[in-house]
Amino acid sequence: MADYIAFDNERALNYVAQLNEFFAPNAQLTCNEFGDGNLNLVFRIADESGNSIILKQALPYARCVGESWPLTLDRARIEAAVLEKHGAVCEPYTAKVLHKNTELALTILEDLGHMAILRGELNQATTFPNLGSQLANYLATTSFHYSDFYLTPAEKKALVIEFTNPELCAITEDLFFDDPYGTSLRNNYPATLESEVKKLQQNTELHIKVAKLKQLFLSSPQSLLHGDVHSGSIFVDAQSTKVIDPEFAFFGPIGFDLGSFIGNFLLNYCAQNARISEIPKRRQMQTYLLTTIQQVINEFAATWLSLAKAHTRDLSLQAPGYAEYFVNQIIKDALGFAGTELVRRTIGLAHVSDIDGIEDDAARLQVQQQTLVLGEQLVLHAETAHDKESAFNLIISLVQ
Ligand SMILES: Nc1ncnc2c1ncn2[C@@H]1O[C@H](COP(=O)(O)OP(=O)(O)O)[C@@H](O)[C@H]1O
Ligand SMILES: CSC[C@H]1O[C@H](OP(=O)(O)O)[C@H](O)[C@@H]1O
Repeated sequence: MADYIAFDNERALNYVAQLNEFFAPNAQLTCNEFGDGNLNLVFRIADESGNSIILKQALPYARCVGESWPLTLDRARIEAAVLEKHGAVCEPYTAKVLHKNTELALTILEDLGHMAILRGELNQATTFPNLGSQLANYLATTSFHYSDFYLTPAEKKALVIEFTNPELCAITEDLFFDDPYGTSLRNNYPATLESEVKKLQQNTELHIKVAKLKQLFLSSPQSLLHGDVHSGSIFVDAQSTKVIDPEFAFFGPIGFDLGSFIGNFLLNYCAQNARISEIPKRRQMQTYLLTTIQQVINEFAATWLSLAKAHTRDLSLQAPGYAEYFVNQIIKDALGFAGTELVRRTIGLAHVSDIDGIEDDAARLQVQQQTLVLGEQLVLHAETAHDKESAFNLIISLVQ
């Protein structure tokens, strides 16, 4: 990328000003870089009356590690294009792209600063009654419209090429399926967790189940996934939900997105054991988390089936009962992927503040022990879940 340069506040501001598109010509603009994610720069550019936009720019390396971890700038192209593709079929719940520049690896987005990132809100035990339904709608609508049920084979194959994302997929392949089950230097957990980690790493049955999940991830281009649906990729407020940050997008197994979401809700469920000391309050929060998981599974299935009934274009896939079979497989896959999310967020490179934000070492360790076992058990038993009811029952039996 000959014309690429990483922005600072001044460059980001000047870039936006010269576009002459978002602010009045004489506006007094300010710019502040405030990204807190693992990979990119995020600037807010605002005028004196509070109008603002977000400029997100990829760095040629992973921000959280530094220049020693080079990373393709192409992720910015993929992120912006996926937001547009997902927005085209699910506009209300997808962050809006206002401008993109592939050479500079940047995207300008609507500023969602009036909303809040879900992870921080869950950590404060704030609940969102519309979230389950809206996220289920996002997951079902986007995954249906970019699947073989809806696209022609030629359209699908062209999109698979457009959204081939080898470098970012390799990160997921390493962090989800390899590192935690071996002795990667990237793994990160306290010495006090060593005996539990050793046990997990020596479980040969678990290795086979993880291998099956990795194979699914590698070789199942079912639909255009978001690729990283964790609670840091979702903005919420009392009314609405907006999904951001699909730079890990690719054509993969639909259960991966659903499973990432379930895994993050279960991480928060376990963390609440240390976060909320008052038992009735804790139960209330944990009930909300479980009810939302159940709602997402149920409404995902219902929306997918109704879309399949009304809009399946492929003749063979219209066979009575096939969509039901397909959705049950997605849910089964999702439970396995949820398990890998729990394990990798506990002992792998990238942690979550739900757990790391617990100040007391002993309380944090107890949560880590729980998330590790819960993740392991989900991976081991996911295949026993043959429909949405048995999937939810499995989750309940493992958290109690
Ligand atoms: N459209 C947006 N509106 C407001 N804030 C945003 C927006 N997109 C990102 N952010 C802020 O920037 C942070 C990092 O963004 P994210 O897309 O997750 O970056 P990364 O790709 O580095 O993980 C988010 O946690 C959020 O605080
Ligand atoms: C070195 S990337 C680690 C981790 O970070 C990503 O999340 P985000 O960019 O949203 O913070 C993704 O989950 C990766 O697995």
